[in-house]
Amino acid sequence: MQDLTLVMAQLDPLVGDIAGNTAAAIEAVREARIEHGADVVVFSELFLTGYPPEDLLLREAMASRLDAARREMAEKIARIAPQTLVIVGYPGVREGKRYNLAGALLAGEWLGEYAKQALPNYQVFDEDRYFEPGREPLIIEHGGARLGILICEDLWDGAPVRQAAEAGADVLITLNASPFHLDKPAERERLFAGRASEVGKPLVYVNAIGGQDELVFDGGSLILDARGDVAVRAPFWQVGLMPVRFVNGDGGWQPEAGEREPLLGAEENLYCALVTGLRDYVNKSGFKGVVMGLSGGIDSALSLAIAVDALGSERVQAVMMPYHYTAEISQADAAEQARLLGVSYEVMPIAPMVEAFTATLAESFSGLGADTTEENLQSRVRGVLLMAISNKKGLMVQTTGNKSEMAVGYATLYGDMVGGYNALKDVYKTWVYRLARWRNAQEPAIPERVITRPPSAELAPDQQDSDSLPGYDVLDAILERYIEGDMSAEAIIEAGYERDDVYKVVKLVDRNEYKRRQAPVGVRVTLRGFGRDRRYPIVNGWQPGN
Ligand SMILES: Nc1ncnc2c1ncn2[C@@H]1O[C@H](COP(=O)(O)OP(=O)(O)OC[C@H]2O[C@@H]([n+]3cccc(C(=O)O)c3)[C@H](O)[C@@H]2O)[C@@H](O)[C@H]1O
Ligand SMILES: Nc1ncnc2c1ncn2[C@@H]1O[C@H](COP(=O)(O)OP(=O)(O)OP(=O)(O)O)[C@@H](O)[C@H]1O
Ligand SMILES: NC(=O)CC[C@H](N)C(=O)O
Repeated sequence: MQDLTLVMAQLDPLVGDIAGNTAAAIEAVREARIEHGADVVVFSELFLTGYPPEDLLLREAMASRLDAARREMAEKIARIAPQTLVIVGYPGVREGKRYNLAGALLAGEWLGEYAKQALPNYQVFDEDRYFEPGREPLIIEHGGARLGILICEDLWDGAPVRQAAEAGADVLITLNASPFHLDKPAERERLFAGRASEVGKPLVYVNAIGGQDELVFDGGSLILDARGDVAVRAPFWQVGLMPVRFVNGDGGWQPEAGEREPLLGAEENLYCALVTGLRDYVNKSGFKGVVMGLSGGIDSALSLAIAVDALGSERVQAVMMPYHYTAEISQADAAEQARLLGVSYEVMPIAPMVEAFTATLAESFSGLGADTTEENLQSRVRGVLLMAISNKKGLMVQTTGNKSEMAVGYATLYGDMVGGYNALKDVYKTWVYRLARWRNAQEPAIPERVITRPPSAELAPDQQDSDSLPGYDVLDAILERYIEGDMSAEAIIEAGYERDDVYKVVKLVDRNEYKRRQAPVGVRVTLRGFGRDRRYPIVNGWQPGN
């Protein structure tokens, strides 16, 4: 009976670092051969450049760097694993056209290249901008098995899957860079089960891991049998090499059932996405750590827990910057959380700076009453202090504005929006509470009172967020329908929401596009994050309604 050991390389390439990714690929093949006796090693989509390489693809040096990388792989792998077939993703210009490729390498020879046929060009994907679609299937025979190679969207599209099966594939091998959003893991499995069972072939699905700007890849690589049942599910949010044995029996080539890591619950999955996104942004950008304002409120409290889980407490600095409106309990809770998580904690009162600004502006503002100008000054002073700490200590400023606030512009430009990365950017306020409770249930990280007290920006006496906006349950429900659901204001009203609330909220969303364009990037975790996923004009005369 024939058998074949296939290793799924679920790794975290660094976009643009072709030399580093190539070295990682060679090392993974060496380990896969020595530890697991790999006959085949499969990497994720565009592994040698990382995904998505965006306009790096247009750099002239891209082709020569990739040629050198492929030469190095061929030479070194021929020595360390001459019997192992390697399938790896990279871009390439062939006869004047650029393709998203998967190359098959054996014993120093590149046996063939598959060009991705279905190019995603929606949501966060832009592949039509860079690639031409391929037309042909590629079947590589190895160890008696005919392996049909496919790349990510090919699987979602379906036609290339049927084409590979018709071309005689025994096993479908897919290289993927499939970004996470909350419903994605279950959605993938439903779709892939249909594809495998439709053509009656087992399917290998290798996904990437790690954060890349606003995208985050969750791994969870899979092997499905010819009926579409999951035979192996790799861990989520962890790099690793996963071996699977295929056996050629009466029913053709089939995978042996192995480890099936559980699908994660929504809170855990989301929390892992935020931790991974922040950790990779900070580490891949070379920061020593992060600094952030800790207010005693829920957003900065959850952000601090995420930062500590991502980087370790020794790489996180929290700063409490009290002003006249900062409650005693805010200061006590901030200090308590810093102690609980073991982070460096400083208190920097901002009154002297706010007063200096106010005095300088006094003449210019004479006769004008107090308004948000004064509130924003507090927020901006805090931003200046955090950026000074960032400059001096090499720590990136982590911002904390959640999706509900970013949607309605409830944040100060050059104030609390100052910073490099925002883990909560795509997390609605109602989810901030859910995540805080979930995190505390694992191990206490946030003082209970921070979760139970009513939210306030503490920029004016006795201020509460609910003074100017509908409660967060209603606000988030409207936002979700408007942003993710693309519903009109009238349709949201028909769905049962107050006309005044709906119009207030959608007008704020439309009016604050300018703020979001200047906001730090953050992890995308919903079907429609602010960023490349939602592109609205800043200057526009569209009237909400239908
Ligand atoms: N279309 C446009 N394109 C470019 N720039 C535009 C613009 N419209 C206004 N601007 C500029 O933006 C300024 C207004 O923005 P900005 O200075 O930020 O100020 P603004 O949005 O007026 O005020 C900030 C709001 O956020 C709330 N806040 C602040 C801080 C924290 C929290 C919280 O709870 O987390 C809430 C605060 O209570 C207030 O309602 C204008 O003065 C103008 O300079
Ligand atoms: N007294 C403070 N000390 C330190 N940082 C502060 C303080 N007040 C506000 N900040 C920073 O500005 C961010 C926005 O704060 P603000 O309290 O205005 O709004 P929020 O959305 O309710 O946030 P939070 O729930 O963290 O308080 C905070 O998350 C924090 O990073
Ligand atoms: N890289 C890709 O082709 C990804 C597209 C695919 N639909 C996904 O999100 O998984």
